[in-house]
Amino acid sequence: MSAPSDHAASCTLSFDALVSLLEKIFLRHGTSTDVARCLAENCAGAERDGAHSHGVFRLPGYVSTLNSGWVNGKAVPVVEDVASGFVAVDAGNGFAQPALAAARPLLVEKARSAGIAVLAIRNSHHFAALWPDVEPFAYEGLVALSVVNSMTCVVPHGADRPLFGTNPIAFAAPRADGEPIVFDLATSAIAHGDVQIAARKGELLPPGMGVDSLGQPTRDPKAILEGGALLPFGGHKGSALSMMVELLAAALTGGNFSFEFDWSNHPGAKTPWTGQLLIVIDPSKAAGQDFAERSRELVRQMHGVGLRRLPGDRRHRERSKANEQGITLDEQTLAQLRELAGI
Ligand SMILES: NC(=O)C1=CN([C@@H]2O[C@H](COP(=O)(O)OP(=O)(O)OC[C@H]3O[C@@H](n4cnc5c(N)ncnc54)[C@H](OP(=O)(O)O)[C@@H]3O)[C@@H](O)[C@H]2O)C=CC1
Ligand SMILES: O=C(O)C1=NCCCC1
Repeated sequence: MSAPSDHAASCTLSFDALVSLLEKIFLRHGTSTDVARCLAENCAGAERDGAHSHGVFRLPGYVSTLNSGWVNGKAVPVVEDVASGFVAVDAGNGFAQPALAAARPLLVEKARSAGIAVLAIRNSHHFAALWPDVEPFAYEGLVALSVVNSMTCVVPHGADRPLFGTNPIAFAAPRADGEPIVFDLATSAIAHGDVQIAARKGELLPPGMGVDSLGQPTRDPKAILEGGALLPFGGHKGSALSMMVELLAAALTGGNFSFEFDWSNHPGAKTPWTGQLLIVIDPSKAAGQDFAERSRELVRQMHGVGLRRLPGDRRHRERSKANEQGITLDEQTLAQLRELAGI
C-alpha cells in the first residue's frame, strides 16, 4: 500500500471511520478485540499524522504476520512490579502497544511518586511508529524517552555486514502554550518502511542510505531490500546510538537482539520479535524552574535564531488538516483495506 499520491483518485475518511475499518481487519485476522482496537488506533493515528511509512501501508504486513502464526494476536501481557522505579512486561509474543497500555497505569504511578520510572517490555513485536508511545506522556506533563530494536538490516559503522536493526529513538517533553516537543527517528539513514515505499514507486534514494549485496553503495531501494543493507545515520554517531538501542531495548529488557530471532519458518512474518524500553520522568520532581516554561523558552530562542520547523510540526499540521478535512487515501488503497477486512 502506498502513501497518497497527487495523481491517484482519492477519497477521505474520518479518523473514527479509519479506526473502525482497521479494527475489522485485525479482528478478521485473529487478534483479540483489545489488540485490534489498540493497533487500529495506532495505525490510523500514524496515517492521520502523515507518518505514511507506519500508517495503513503496514496492514498487509500485519495480516501476513498474523496469518503466519509468528505473533500471538490474542496475547495477554503480564505486568510485573519489579522495583520502586521499574516495571516489566512480558508481552507473551504479542504486540508491544497492548503491553505498554497494560503497564501504563503502574508506570505513571511510579514515575509520579519516585520522579522517574522505567518500563521494560520483552517478548514483543513493534511494527509501528514510536512517537505514539511517548507523546501521550507529554500531554500529561511527563517527559518520556523510548527505544525499540527491529530486525537485522543495518551495517554497524566500520563493519561489512548487517547486524543492527533500524532501531528508532523517540522523545517527548511538555511545552507551555504549545504542542509537546516530540521527535522520533530511526538510527538508520532511512527507515526500512521508506525504502519499501521508494521501491514500490520506482524512485531512487538519496546517496548514503545503503549498500547492495556486494557491499557497494547504491541508491536503488530494491538492491538494498534484496540482499543489501542500510547504513546508520551520521556514521559512527548513529551507529553508537543504534548499539545503545540494542542494549536498552533487548539486553536490559530480556528481549531479543535484532539478530537473534529466526522467522524463516514463518513465511509472511514481518514483525520484529524484540524488546522496548521506556523511561518516564516527572519533571515537577526536579529542582529548578517549571519544565514546560523552560521548554517554551528553548523553542522561543530556537525560533529567534531563524528555526522554522521543529520536529513534530509537520505531523501536527497533518493532524489538524486531517481533523478538519478527513484522512485522504488512494481509492486503490481503500479497496485493498476493504478486501482485507472482508467487506
Ligand atoms: N518499530 C520499529 O522498529 C521502527 C519504526 N520506525 C519508525 O519510522 C518512522 C520514520 O523514521 P525516520 O524516517 O527516521 O523519521 P524522519 O527522518 O522522517 O523524521 C525524524 C524526526 O525528525 C523530524 N524532522 C524531519 N525533518 C525535519 C526537519 N527538516 N526539521 C525539523 N525536524 C525534522 C521529524 O518530525 P515530523 O514527524 O514532524 O516530520 C521526526 O520527529 C518513525 O516514526 C520511527 O519510529 C523506524 C525504524 C524502526
Ligand atoms: O521502518 C522500519 O525500519 C521498521 N518499521 C517497523 C518494524 C521494522 C522496521
